[in-house]
Formats: sequence, C-alpha cells, structure tokens
Amino acid sequence: MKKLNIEKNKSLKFFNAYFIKTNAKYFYEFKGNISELQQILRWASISNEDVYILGGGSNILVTKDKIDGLVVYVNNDDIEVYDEKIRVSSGVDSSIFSIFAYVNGLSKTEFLYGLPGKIGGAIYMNARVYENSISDILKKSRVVTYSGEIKELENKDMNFGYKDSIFQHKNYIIIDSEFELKKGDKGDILKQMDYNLKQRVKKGHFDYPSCGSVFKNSLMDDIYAGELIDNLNLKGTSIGTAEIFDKHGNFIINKNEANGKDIQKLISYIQKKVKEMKDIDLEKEVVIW
Ligand SMILES: NC(=O)C1=CN([C@@H]2O[C@H](COP(=O)(O)OP(=O)(O)OC[C@H]3O[C@@H](n4cnc5c(N)ncnc54)[C@H](OP(=O)(O)O)[C@@H]3O)[C@@H](O)[C@H]2O)C=CC1
Ligand SMILES: C=C(O[C@H]1[C@H](O)[C@@H](CO)O[C@H](OP(=O)(O)OP(=O)(O)OC[C@H]2O[C@@H](n3ccc(=O)[nH]c3=O)[C@H](O)[C@@H]2O)[C@@H]1NC(C)=O)C(=O)O
Repeated sequence: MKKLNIEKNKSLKFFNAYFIKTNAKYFYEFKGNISELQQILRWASISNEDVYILGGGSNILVTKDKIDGLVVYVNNDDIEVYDEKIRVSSGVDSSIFSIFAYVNGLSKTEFLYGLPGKIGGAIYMNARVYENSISDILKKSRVVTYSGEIKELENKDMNFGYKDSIFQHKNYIIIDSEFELKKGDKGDILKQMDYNLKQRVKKGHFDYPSCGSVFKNSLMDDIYAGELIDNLNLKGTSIGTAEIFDKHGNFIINKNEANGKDIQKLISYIQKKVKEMKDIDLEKEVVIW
C-alpha cells in the first residue's frame, strides 16, 4: 500500500485565528485528491482516530495542548465560472471567492468580502452578514462522509437555519459547491465590497486575534449577544490575557499569548452572568476543539 500523506505532531498555531499553541497528532492537507482523502478517512476509522475538519481556523477555539486525532486541513482551491454560476472548492477563502465573482461581473457574494475563513467553513456555519446568508446563493455541494462515501446534497437537503446547517450535526466534509449568482454592475459590486470591508475594520474585527462572534444571537427574540453583554457592563472583563473586547461585547480577544483554557473560562463566565442576571442561555457559535 502507498504510504499515507500524513504529517505527525504538526503545530496548529498559525492555523487558528486565536493563534493558540497546539499540536495535531496527525495532520493531512487535502488539496483535491478525493481518493487519497477517502483512503485516509478509512485509515482513521480503522485506527479509531477522531477526525477534525479545519478550514481557515477562524471559528475554532483550541483548548487542548494536543489534538488527539487526525486533522484534515481543507485546502483545495479550484474555482470555475459558467455563465452565472461559480463552482468553488471548500478550501478557497471567502474573500477570494468574492473577488473572483466581481472579476467575472457577478453579484451576490459582496457580503463575503472581508469575512474570515474559507467557503467550507462558511457553509458549515451558514455565514451571515446582516441580511445575507450563504444559504441564499448556494445551489449544491459535494461531500465525503467520514466513512469515505461521496454524496451530492442540494440546498434543501442541508437544513439551513440561522448560523446552522446539517454539517454541524453530521460527519460530512464539504468538498466543493455550486453557487447561483447574478450579473451585476462591476462598479456597484466593488462599492459594496469596499463598504463591507470598511465596516469590519471600523468595528475592530481585525484589531486583535479573535474568532469573531463567540455566541449566536437569538433572532426570534430580538436578542443580540453583543448588546446584551455590553448592557451588563461585562466589556473589558479579562481572565489572563483573554478579554471581552471593549469595541464589541460578543468578541473575546487574545491580547497577548492568551491560552485557550482562559478564553473558555471567560465564555463560561459570560454564560453564567447572563443566566443569573437575565435568565438567558447564550448558545456558543465558536467550535471548541
Ligand atoms: N462574521 C464574522 O465576522 C465571522 C464569521 N465566522 C464564521 O465562521 C466560518 C468559519 O470558517 P473557517 O475559518 O473556514 O472554518 P474553521 O476552520 O474555523 O472551522 C469551523 C468548523 O467548521 C467545520 N468545517 C470547516 N471546513 C469544513 C468543511 N470543508 N467541511 C465540513 N466542515 C467544515 C469544522 O467542523 P468540525 O469541528 O465538526 O470538524 C470546524 O470546526 C466563517 O466562514 C464564518 O461563517 C468566523 C469568524 C468571523
Ligand atoms: C462576527 C460574526 O458575525 C456577525 C456579523 O459579522 C455581523 C454583521 O452582519 O452580524 C452579526 O453580529 P452582531 O449581531 O453582533 O452585529 P452588530 O451589528 O455588531 O451588533 C448587533 C446589535 O448589537 C449592538 N451592540 C453590539 C455590540 C456591543 O458591544 N454593543 C451593542 O449595543 C449593535 O449596536 C447592534 O444594534 C454576526 N454575529 C452573529 C452572532 O450573528 C461572526 O460570525 O463571527
């Protein structure tokens, strides 16, 4: 049998937005070779290794010194346009996808410009920027199950909701996807992309390492986690060098070499305070590793 293309004891410090130090027991970079991915997943299953899927690392919080299993880093980067459709691999950065659409005169991806992370992670999370969600433009995705089976899912099969999708509940790796876009005026598209990026910069999204929103909003009840935390005067609270951002209550920032356990303690502290003071259960958006 051909030797598997796996690295051992790989540092993930520069693969997660918080820059938390940790090592993966096994690490595989998926560049698009599906039969190799299937072989590696079968090996992980036989070897009883847990599987972790890594995109841009912008929405994970690492709390362990060692990730005891196989990390599949999704880094396939094909992207093609057909009329008003784009087929894109999951390893493409959301902003690159948006730029590619713009270059081809296609509108509807402007909201993804400036969004950290990759397309696979954005679909997993049903990325949302104000009124736009990725589920509004996604047609279908090709996935590989952890047992190595290839499937094609239509949008309606993906059970999208606010910051929710089937991928948060099933062991699927999203490989590539087709998006249905619309021709637009390039000047207008660029203007909107520029506006979106400037808004993010203004709100301090890139001031410190962070994973963006830590908690989901509760849209049904009109509850914004950031506003709630702000109104309870919790901004600025810190544990070690992890701190609730003074510019946005739903962000926890790494001020200086924070460790993942301190960030996790701050998350639990916020949940406890919000429960005590408002009787609200805040649901985490960030994925804990
Ligand atoms: N609005 C904002 O400002 C921000 C938004 N975000 C959101 O989070 C998303 C994170 O993207 P990204 O950084 O790439 O993701 P991450 O690498 O942070 O992964 C997050 C989770 O997504 C799952 N995942 C990632 N890629 C795939 C894939 N190809 N197939 C199946 N599951 C996958 C993994 O699940 P598992 O652990 O189960 O293996 C992982 O835990 C962004 O696109 C955005 O939606 C993040 C930061 C800021
Ligand atoms: C940052 C993320 O996504 C973001 C996304 O970038 C933005 C823009 O569309 O909308 C959501 O944030 P958000 O709901 O906190 O948006 P904001 O506009 O910043 O805040 C909502 C409301 O709360 C208020 N607010 C926010 C923070 C704060 O400290 N104080 C405060 O009063 C704002 O003034 C606003 O009235 C997404 N978060 C969630 C959990 O849905 C992420 O996923 O990591």
